[in-house]
Amino acid sequence: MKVVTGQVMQSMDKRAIGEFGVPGVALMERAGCACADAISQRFGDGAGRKAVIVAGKGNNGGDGFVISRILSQRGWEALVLLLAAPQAVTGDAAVNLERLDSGVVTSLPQGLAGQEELIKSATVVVDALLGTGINSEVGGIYGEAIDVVNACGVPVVAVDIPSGIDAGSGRVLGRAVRADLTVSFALAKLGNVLYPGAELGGRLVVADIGMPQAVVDEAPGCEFMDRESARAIIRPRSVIAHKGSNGHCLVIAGSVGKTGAAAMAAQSALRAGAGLVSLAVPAALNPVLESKTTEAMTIPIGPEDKWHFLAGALGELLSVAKGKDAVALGPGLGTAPSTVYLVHSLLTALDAPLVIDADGLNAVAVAPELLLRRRGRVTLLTPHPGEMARLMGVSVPEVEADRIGCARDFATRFQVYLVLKGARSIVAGPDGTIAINGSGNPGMATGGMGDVLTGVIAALLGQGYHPFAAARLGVFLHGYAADLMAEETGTRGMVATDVQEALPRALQRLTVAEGGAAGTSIN
Ligand SMILES: NC(=O)C1=CN([C@@H]2O[C@H](COP(=O)(O)OP(=O)(O)OC[C@H]3O[C@@H](n4cnc5c(N)ncnc54)[C@H](O)[C@@H]3O)[C@@H](O)[C@H]2O)[C@H](O)CC1
Ligand SMILES: [K+]
Repeated sequence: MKVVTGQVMQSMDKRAIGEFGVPGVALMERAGCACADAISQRFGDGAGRKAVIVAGKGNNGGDGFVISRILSQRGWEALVLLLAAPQAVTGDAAVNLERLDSGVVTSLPQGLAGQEELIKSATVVVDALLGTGINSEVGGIYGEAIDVVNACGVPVVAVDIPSGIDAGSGRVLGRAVRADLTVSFALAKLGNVLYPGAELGGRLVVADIGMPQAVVDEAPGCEFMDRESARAIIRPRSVIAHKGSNGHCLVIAGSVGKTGAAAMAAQSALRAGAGLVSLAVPAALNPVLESKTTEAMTIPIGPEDKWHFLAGALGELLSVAKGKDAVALGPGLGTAPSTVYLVHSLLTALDAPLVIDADGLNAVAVAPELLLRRRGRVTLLTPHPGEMARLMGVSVPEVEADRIGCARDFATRFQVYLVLKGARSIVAGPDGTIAINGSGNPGMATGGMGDVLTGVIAALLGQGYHPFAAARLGVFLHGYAADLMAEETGTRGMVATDVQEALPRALQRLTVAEGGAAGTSIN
């Protein structure tokens, strides 16, 4: 699903009206109608139902006027509380205001004070205060109105986006409405899918309002990864596939106390469909990983009494990396200085597509400019906000304040693919293309989840997926496996190996006609 900023949506409106001759009132009519339909579907129609529509003076309010008219036709009492003088309403919104019976509209330029009881008596409150036109922090009568709506205890339906949410980022601009349902128009806005806006919007419906297809297709936006987008990426496997055709991944991982990270990355690569996985570990840890893993082949590296990688392991690792289809570097490596040095050497020397996570990223953060020495070879980083902050030399709140901007900035500056983890993981490509992941749940906020993701992405790279596809499909699959687990067991107590073991089921649910007819292309 494509998502756009509020500004892009506003220019889409202009294009539809100016270039394609779609009247603005027609767009507004369909927008209001889509909201009314969603309300009717949820609450039914007919006498005894009361909608209170809290409307601003812009086109978001205009949609509210249409909703009032349509619900009235369906037997509702549909009252509009307009936070402005009627003369302040202009354009298409004014056309629709004039079409309402005067008894339905109460003009309240001083604010909602005194209307609390009326609002509490409603079946549904419609939030048509502010949409994509919001341009500053919300205060004054709009801020007070938002507080009244949030305190009313009645189901709230937001028109386009909850009032107070920045459509370009999902940020709360001072105060924002908390809705049960949001009906967004033509395309979802970033603010509908990014937190905290996504949570404040409740269930999201995106309604077709007759925006010309060319306008939709040509609008600059980013991909929101849902099941459909994942299915579009995933490729069928050939019935004559063999382990050699499904990619051989090398996982370079582990230090004392962190063998689990190495095991999970390796096992998750297998669960995501890697044909073969070799797991290179410091030699002293080999007996542990020999018994911890079954299908992965372990390779002891360095002196037998060493529990972490030394700088001198470079030659051995380069020779085991030869011919591998993807390399995962980082899970549980530790931060010993000689290991950090080794990561730096590997960065410039490894040819295979490389996924770097965890302590691998901490080593990169010491000298990120080394990434530029990979010169065209594929590099994919999977930082969480703390690692992203270290990579960029900024604070975690700075990363959280602009997750898309940070991911895009680093990916383009260092010519890497990057997954910035967290609720709604951001995927950025070296050309600045962005995707937002829609799967996952709070059960994933537990140790080891990153190791699983690293294994998944390495497996997809090893199977020959384009790095941007591997990153998008990888984050979606990882979150989707966790969602399937959550359906069964809830989110509390979920652990990373649960997600690892749910990966095949997630893949199976996303795969259409797996193992199709003979002759399908080999991955
Ligand atoms: N294709 C579509 O998506 C369609 C969307 N429609 C609806 O139109 C709104 C956008 O309308 P617009 O008039 O541009 O802006 P708003 O109604 O969101 O509000 C603008 C109005 O409010 C003032 N304002 C801005 N910020 C604040 C603030 N912080 N506090 C108080 N007032 C503020 C501003 O000065 C303006 O006067 C979109 O969301 C849809 O709901 C159309 O129906 C057509 C199709
Ligand atoms: K709104």
